[in-house]
Amino acid sequence: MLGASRRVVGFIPRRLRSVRQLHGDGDGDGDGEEALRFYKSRGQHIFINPRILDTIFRRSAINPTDTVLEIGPGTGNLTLKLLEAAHKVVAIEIDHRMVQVLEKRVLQRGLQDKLRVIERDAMRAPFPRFDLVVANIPYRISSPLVIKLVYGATPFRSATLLLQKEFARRLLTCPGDSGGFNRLSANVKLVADVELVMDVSKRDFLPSPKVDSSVVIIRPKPQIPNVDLHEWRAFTRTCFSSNRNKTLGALFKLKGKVFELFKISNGNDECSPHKGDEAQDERGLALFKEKIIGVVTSGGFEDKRPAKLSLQELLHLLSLFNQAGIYFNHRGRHKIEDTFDTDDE
Ligand SMILES: C[S@@+](CC[C@H](N)C(=O)[O-])C[C@H]1O[C@@H](n2cnc3c(N)ncnc32)[C@H](O)[C@@H]1O
Repeated sequence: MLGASRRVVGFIPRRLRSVRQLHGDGDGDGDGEEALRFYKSRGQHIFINPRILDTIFRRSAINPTDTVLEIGPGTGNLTLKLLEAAHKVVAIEIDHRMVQVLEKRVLQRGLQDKLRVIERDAMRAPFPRFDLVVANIPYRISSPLVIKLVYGATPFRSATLLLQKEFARRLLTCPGDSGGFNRLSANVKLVADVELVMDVSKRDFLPSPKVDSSVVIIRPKPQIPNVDLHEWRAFTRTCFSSNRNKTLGALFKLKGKVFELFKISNGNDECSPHKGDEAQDERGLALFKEKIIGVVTSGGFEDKRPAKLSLQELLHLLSLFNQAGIYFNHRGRHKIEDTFDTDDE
């Protein structure tokens, strides 16, 4: 529902005295101009460079039949452009004040029938069906959001995203690159291709963030390797944990890892080597550790580090583990795809 515009008072950045000034399009209140307080904690940096907005819009290649998903529309600078080209825009915005400004601007242009606003945390809201994502997202949720998109249930054509530059580099990096190939890089690369469109200066936002940004386009791959994706994500979590600089030989000898895989592979969360017959459990654990080391060495992975392995090598190692009856995901429980708000990807 479209709410009436309300004066919002608070801190006004020195360079930004009103929503009218922010948009430069006379969308202020008329009698009184609104002043919005922008919260860093919510990543509220409004994008103000029309030339780059045009590039984002053009490179998104929106068809008139498309439903576009926008995460964090803010005051609507990008939304207004999307609405003109798309069949429908679904905008997910957490901040009620932003929703009010957005809806008012959309109403002024008579585009309200094309807009659906979901006033929620994008990480908690189920996504509706969509064809494309185009968004300047809050950087704090970049990682879980990208994973929620590329591992989510909705097939889509592409996601054009404005991201923190360092984060964008991780999506573009290859194993062994200085860009820091990590779990996120591996997980995204498995299922999507990522293209760098352009770098964007921090001066193109109000208020300016501390970091520069980049625009990337993420395109889900038409074909992905034949692997259980829950198992894959659990496997990469183990490989790229805080011990990711260890060799795989050293990593898979860690007592905590062996015990965790022992429990998962035996399909029992509760099982502990210290319950029941202790001696038998300890023997079982020791044998299991030998099995793990056997897999790592037989594949020639002992001296390799996860961040240097290609996707094919990682997939090969996972298949060797699984063939040996060693699993990384609790099958049937704690399905990893249900938890997109992890901070380790
Ligand atoms: C970087 S601003 C982008 C604003 C606008 N799209 C633009 O380009 O000017 C991010 C927006 O995301 C909203 N936001 C922050 N966290 C969010 C979340 N978890 N879910 C949905 N929206 C969120 C903020 O309130 C803010 O409006």
